[in-house]
Amino acid sequence: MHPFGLIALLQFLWEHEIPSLFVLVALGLLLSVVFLCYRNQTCQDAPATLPHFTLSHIASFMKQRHDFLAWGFKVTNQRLFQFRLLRNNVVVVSGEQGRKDFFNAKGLDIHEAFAILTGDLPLLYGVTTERRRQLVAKMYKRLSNVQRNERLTDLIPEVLNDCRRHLQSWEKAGSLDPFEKIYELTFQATVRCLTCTEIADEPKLVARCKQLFEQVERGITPATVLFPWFPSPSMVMRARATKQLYDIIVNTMKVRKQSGVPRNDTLQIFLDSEDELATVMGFMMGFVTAGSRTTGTSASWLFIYLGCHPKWRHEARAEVKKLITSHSLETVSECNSNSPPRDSSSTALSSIPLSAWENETPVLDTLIREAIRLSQAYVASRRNIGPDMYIDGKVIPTGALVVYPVADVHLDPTLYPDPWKFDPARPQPKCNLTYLGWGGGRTTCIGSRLARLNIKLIAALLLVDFDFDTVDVSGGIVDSPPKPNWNDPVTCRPAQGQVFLKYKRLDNPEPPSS
Ligand code: HEM
Repeated sequence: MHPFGLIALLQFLWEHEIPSLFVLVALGLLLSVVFLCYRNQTCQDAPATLPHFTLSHIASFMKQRHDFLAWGFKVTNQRLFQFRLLRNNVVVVSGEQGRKDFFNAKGLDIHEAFAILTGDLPLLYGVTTERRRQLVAKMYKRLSNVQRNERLTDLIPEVLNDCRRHLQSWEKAGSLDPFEKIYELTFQATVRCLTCTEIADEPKLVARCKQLFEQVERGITPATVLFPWFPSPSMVMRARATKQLYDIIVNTMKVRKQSGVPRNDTLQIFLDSEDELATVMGFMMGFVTAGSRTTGTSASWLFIYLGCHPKWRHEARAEVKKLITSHSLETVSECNSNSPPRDSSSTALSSIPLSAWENETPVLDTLIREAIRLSQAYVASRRNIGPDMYIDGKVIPTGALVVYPVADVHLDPTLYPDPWKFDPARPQPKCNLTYLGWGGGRTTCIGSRLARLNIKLIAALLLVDFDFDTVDVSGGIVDSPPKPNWNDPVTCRPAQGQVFLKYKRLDNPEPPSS
């Protein structure tokens, strides 16, 4: 009790005649928090508990997650430790055995953990959990439809054309914030691939959706996670933005159905399959949020690193030019008269087949892999849906949240010497589960094919049409990239204003070298 100064508080309330009902409610809440916070595991096999529990553990987990988890391992000097996130017990895992157990465990559920950590309303077991499982299964099936060869082949020219349109709005030369402008490109690409033509074709509507998605994202705060039932201002903002996105999507569906004209897009896949609205909404809201951010962050960092490393920039550009030379010339001549002008790089890139984008870009693949290792500060999260289980010899009770910070491998100097260095040529560790950029074990990214393709298309267009350097706020060339901030798990963005891309449009792009 001491840390809360309960006696002093009571005295203050008494002296100031604060209404007694209010006092009772407040005390009730306070005591429940204290009870939940001090209810520790006493079993011998339980993971170590963080010392000196204070509410600041919760605040640090929510706001400074990377530093907090590193601190937890240090003070407990254990590979696993636990703490309380109010009503949830959280077990934090590290080390080789823990990693294997975590990623291969059957009873650990990603969706339930995700729901808790994004502040969804608590689940009613057997009712909402089962319904969620069915919805998720349907959404995943549709995502695999979107990533079929034929659909991805159709998407290549569409995404390139969207990017070209965006890039035309850039000045001939200037300086830009990659976390805004590169993210804009990936957002447009994600909307094109995962929603519908009516939205993707309308730049103003895309910009509006981007704003609303950002509000939904900002609406996930410590308050919404800790008190999902409480209508905090951020919760209200999130609900309002979600409703507006819902209206946009529902309206588009209505107009499409009324027109009776089918389109070649993701919405049509849902309409043709007569999927229920909840599946369409879950898919579009969930995957656009998750897909655009992860793709945007990876692409933004890829460009920061390319801007700092002329050698890699030149190698990547040479690879793209080689692709154009090998694949595009014969097909460009077959284009019909509706195609964009022949000299446009997006036209040349459009005629490169999907298989070449996927199998003939070893340099881009390596660059993306290394950029993701350094810029995806994710903490894999699961909930033990039962029964009790063991990870690295420690018991994980049913209902516990279990988290594994990927920093444990991606920043481990024994696996990746000089781990903060961007070094695409570094030898890759051979052991299983030592690269988790796309997940591992039972949970791997099911949008990775789309994400990789979009990053490559955007990178190719920028490499062919622009030259760029990474600069600081005063325009000085930065040759050693800033350190990603792993406490910002969404973008890893360094301190505001620290990094920009200075770019110049190549008016006469060199003809591809033969
Ligand atoms: C560069 C972009 C991306 C990166 C780096 C990335 C990374 C990851 C990682 C590391 C996981 C595993 C998470 C865990 O173990 O807790 C994951 C899972 C997932 N990703 Fe991605 N992702 C990307 C893009 C996308 C896109 C574009 C989509 C959807 C269109 C998507 C959909 C998913 C889904 C649905 C899962 C969960 C899979 C499951 O339940 O088994 N991701 N992703």
